[in-house]
Amino acid sequence: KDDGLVRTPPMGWMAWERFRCDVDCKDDPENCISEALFRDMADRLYEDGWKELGYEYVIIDDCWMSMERDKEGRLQPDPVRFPGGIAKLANYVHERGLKLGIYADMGTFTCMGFPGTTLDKIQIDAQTFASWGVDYLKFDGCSSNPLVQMLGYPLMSIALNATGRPIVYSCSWPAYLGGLPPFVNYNLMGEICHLWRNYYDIQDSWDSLQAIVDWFFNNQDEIQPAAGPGRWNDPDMLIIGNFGLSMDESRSQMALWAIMAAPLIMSTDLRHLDNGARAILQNKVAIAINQDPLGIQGRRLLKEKSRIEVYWRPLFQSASALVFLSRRTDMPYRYHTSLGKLHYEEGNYEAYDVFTGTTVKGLNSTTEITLSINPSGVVMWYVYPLRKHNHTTDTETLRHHLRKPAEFRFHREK
Ligand SMILES: OC[C@@H]1[C@H](O)[C@H](O)[C@@H](O)CN1C(=S)Nc1ccc(F)cc1
Repeated sequence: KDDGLVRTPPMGWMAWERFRCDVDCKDDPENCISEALFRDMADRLYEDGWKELGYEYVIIDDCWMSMERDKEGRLQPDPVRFPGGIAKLANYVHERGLKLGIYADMGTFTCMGFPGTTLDKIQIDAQTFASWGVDYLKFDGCSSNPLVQMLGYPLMSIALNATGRPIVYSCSWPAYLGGLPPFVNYNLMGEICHLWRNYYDIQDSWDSLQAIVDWFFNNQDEIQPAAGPGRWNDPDMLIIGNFGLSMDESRSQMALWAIMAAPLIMSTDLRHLDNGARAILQNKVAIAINQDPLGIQGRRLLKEKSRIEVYWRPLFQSASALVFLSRRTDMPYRYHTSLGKLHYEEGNYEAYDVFTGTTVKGLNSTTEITLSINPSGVVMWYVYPLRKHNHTTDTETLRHHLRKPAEFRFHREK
């Protein structure tokens, strides 16, 4: 959507993957879906340096609602778990310079059986959210069908515009249509939504993460061109800080979400986050790559027999992000490479290693480099040409070159 919102991928925190539909505030008050949980996370984003890094949206997911709409037919929060109401929670979040997201479902019920937004309720629900001061809507697609969705998702886009309040619109629509043309028209998606879920939900495991990554890059010819400022593919939440990923696997998710220009929406307990996970989520260079102003989504260039994969994203001012990902589960792998002809630029480069902070100097297209990559891990570089030029490479040129992947030379283990 070209209304000035999310010109770079949204960043923030969302309840679902970590906290699911835990509504038992009697026996599990710390973790149940309640106003206290979202206030706690707003406090953490504000006090622990997340806001300054760009993490600004606090997003409520399923299970926030009362089972009944009010007498005017409006959605209302569960009165026990959200006694102050959503408007008050939005105010709490806004006082900390953050933004509030909420969840609804285009259909009879939400995925967990709470009241859905049927076609006749789209207008009133958009108005309700705007009146509460909501800044972001995740619109799910359970308990409906392709016809209703084809009407409802555009109608909600129009209804949100009509409120006069800037509200980021996240659509689950493609994911319910299988995520690929001809059932999904990504040009249309970019007109209607600011971001969209393409594929299955992420679960707390390396297997789930790999399945999502493989789907996105196996289908990159259809998916990658759809992305740009104000229109983002959404491979789902960051699960870094939870129980399923090792530190190497966590670095891999952060690196790949940076290449994909994916929303950086955490779903973990910011009140109890280990330092390794925090360092990965707060890595300034990975965030800068993700938030690159060109908004060009990266691509997978190579899947090697050695089970090393190479990913590349062109960045502002002829820089590049390069990710070498190991799919191996056996042992660290020493990998020899050279930059080859990066994009279309000749000359000397430097590579900043995003997770170690070291710099590789004096690189040019023939310099031979040896990397040691851990199993399920990554080496991620921010590569920049030494010839400082102030002209910015126009996006179209870059998009053109993206289809012609850079030539890299790779050498097998000596
Ligand atoms: O209930 C909401 C939950 C989260 O919002 C996810 O991000 C959405 O993609 C949908 N969703 C869930 S669990 N959806 C769902 C997942 C599997 C299934 F068999 C039936 C519904």
